[in-house]
Amino acid sequence: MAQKFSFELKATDGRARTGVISTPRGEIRTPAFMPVGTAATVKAMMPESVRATGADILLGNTYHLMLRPTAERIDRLGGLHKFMNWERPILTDSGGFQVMSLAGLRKLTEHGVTFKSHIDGSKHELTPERSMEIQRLLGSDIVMCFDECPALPADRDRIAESMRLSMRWAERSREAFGDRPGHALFGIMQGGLEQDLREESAEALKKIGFEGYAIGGLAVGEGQEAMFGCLDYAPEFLPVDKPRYLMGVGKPDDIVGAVKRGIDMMDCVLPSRSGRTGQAFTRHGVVNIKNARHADDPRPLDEANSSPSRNYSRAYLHHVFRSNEMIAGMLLTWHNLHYFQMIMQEMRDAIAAGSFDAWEQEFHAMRAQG
Ligand SMILES: CNc1nc2cc3c(cc2[nH]1)N=C(N)NC3
Repeated sequence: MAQKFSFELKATDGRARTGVISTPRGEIRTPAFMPVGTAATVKAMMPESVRATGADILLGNTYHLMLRPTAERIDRLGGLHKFMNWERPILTDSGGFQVMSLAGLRKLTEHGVTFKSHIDGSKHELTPERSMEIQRLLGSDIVMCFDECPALPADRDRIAESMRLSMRWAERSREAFGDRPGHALFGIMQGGLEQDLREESAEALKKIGFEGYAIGGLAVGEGQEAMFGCLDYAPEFLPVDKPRYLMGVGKPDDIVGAVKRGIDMMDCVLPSRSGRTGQAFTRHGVVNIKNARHADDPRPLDEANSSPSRNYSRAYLHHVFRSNEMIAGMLLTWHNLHYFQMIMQEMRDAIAAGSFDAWEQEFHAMRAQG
């Protein structure tokens, strides 16, 4: 196992790249999709099943774990890896986005954010320093800077002011992170859909220096066209030799479009959340398994014989969803996470072979067939 954190680019095809991030807890093949394990579990999944889908790394959340069971308790119990029985890399988000999207009654100052827990209304504070401490107590391998995520809609002045605050917080995050060989701190680029603000943010982050760079402030309802418009320039503002992480993305076609535009890492609740609600992702598009048309369909969801759902008919999946059986969400989550990892593997192979464009055309054609 590597003793330090490093990123090696293996091949590029147009703006798309494939490579390997080496960490003391294992390698991460890029482009990589990270299943979301918000409260120390990828919902409805055993960790060994998450690994079996092909995931090299998963995501945890500072916000949720600081509220329950607290970072101090997880530290006393040996850290997040041991606590949730996942010994491979973990990336933890820093809390900024979750405070904006989940917590009640935020008070924002230069110092940080105070908020009320969405669980029990108790009062809490997050600052760059406290977020770094929590992520250190959790033992995460990739730590995210503490940033301010502006509530939308927001005008350009608000976006600019928020981005500049986040850059000052990035400086404080770097300072508080300290010297932790084998662990990485990622900066988060902000700036909304304003190209000049995105460039200003990237310049500020590069001046501080990080082991990887995230693009934040997207996948917040702007829509795919606007997101791709930003990705038509933003990734190239970042260092070519460091991982680029697009936060919160996305649907399969968002993921393909982001990889095409130079993104190396992504995370999204979609495959697991939609799995629990009966939405199955397949190469021919989405199957809403609760729909009556599946009641007598003997076929599996996907012809891929590697799919964990290959031994179950659509009729069976329809039945267990209609009967509200626990296995329903488990099977569809497992299926969806495997499907997402399958397209990541196919893209890594296509980029390495210089055939990404052909693969992308096939990807869209199969979905058009339905
Ligand atoms: C689901 N969309 C989404 N956009 C995000 C954007 C950010 C994030 C998480 C996100 N999730 N975490 C941050 N710390 N900052 C930016």
